[in-house]
Amino acid sequence: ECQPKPRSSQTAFCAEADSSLGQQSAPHPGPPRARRLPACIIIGVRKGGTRAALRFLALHPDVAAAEREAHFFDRFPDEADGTDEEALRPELYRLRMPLSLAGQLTAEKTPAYFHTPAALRKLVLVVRNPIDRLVSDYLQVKSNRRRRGRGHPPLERLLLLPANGPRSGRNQLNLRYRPLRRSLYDVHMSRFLARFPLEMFHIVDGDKLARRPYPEMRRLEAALGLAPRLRPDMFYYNATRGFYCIAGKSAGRKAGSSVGWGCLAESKGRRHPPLKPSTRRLLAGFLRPHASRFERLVGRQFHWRLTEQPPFSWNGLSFLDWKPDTRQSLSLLLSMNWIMSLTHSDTGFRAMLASARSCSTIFFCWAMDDIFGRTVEKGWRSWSHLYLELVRDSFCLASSVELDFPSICLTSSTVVALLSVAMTTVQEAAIS
Ligand SMILES: Nc1ncnc2c1ncn2[C@@H]1O[C@H](COP(=O)(O)OS(=O)(=O)O)[C@@H](OP(=O)(O)O)[C@H]1O
Repeated sequence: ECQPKPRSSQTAFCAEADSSLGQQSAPHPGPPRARRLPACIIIGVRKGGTRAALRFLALHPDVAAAEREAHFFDRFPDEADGTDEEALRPELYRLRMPLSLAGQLTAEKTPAYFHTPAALRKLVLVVRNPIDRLVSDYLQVKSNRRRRGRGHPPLERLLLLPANGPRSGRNQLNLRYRPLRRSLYDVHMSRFLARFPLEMFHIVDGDKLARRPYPEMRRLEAALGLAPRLRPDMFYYNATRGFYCIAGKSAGRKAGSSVGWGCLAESKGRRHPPLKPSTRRLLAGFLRPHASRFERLVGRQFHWRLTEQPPFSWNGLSFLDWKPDTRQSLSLLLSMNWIMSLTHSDTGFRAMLASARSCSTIFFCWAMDDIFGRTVEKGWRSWSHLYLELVRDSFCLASSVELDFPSICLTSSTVVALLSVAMTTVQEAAIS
């Protein structure tokens, strides 16, 4: 996301996205446009789905959305060294906003606001499962560091500290770890509620936004008092990415919009590494009271599953494209919690299907002949019968699944990939 420039180049802030910083609109044939202060600000949470919420909101013809994060309320006080600070501040903020027509609602998103003391007017907060958010935050920091050529320790090394000395063999959470602190929604929310009435907030359920954006976006549209102009056909599910994206021409793209269609950048929707069950339990135990308190504060329940490793997470679907790196694929599969049982019996598959049934989110359709052909070709003849059995079972289960989400079709090559990894695991286990 947009990084502010150092002090000396303040006025060139985010200039790549906005090279025409000026008082009034650049000459153009349409009605006059100008930069306006935002009437809607998405304040967080970091990694909650704020970019998706803003991009989808920008589909509305009466919305002009800032492409880059303004970071006005969290970073500006440090940057300000002008003499007439009061006059300067709103003006600088305005200049970071996109050109808009009279009557259009200007919106921006800077998730850092939620975690930073700030004074704002219209507050939209996107929250998601706090454990998923934490992992996502870790991955973001890791990627930022990698871009700068720096390494980053594994998450658990940052998140855990030895309890009662290094030899105890037990761990406790590192409460100073910032991605963990940012998941304490109740702590941050209380600070906001001390200054703003709850009615000033609109809370978007980021997990629902990721799974089915339209209903969440309709609610946001209504909460902002906008005419109902967002439509379901503006969004389509991209199975490779595992997320909804913005439909192209069919959605009737907004005239003159700088908002692109298609999917969000690759940095959104990263694969999450699995957490050790003990770490997850520790986190869940710590975060549950905070999550409940947050729910009480805002008077709404989010049903976050904190203890369970998602059995087959929505995000998980994006990694089902086969990657030749077996080790990486294996660790991802382990996060699905079923492959271990697959190593000694067929119950893993059944368990996976059962959990898919209870989630009602996934539908499997597999090409059995292809599995058979490839497994034989790879010389694992002895296993192929077992897998054919399993797949036949899966078909029976899958056909009875009631769906209220779009169905996902795993391609046969994906399934072969999953099975190949499973077989490698079995063989390695047998050798050792
Ligand atoms: N449609 C769509 N496409 C891609 N990603 C989506 C979408 N809807 C929600 N999300 C989730 O958004 C998470 C990133 O959140 P933010 O945009 O708030 O991140 S940031 O704080 O601005 O960096 C991102 O987190 P990760 O999955 O951990 O990468 C996604 O889970």
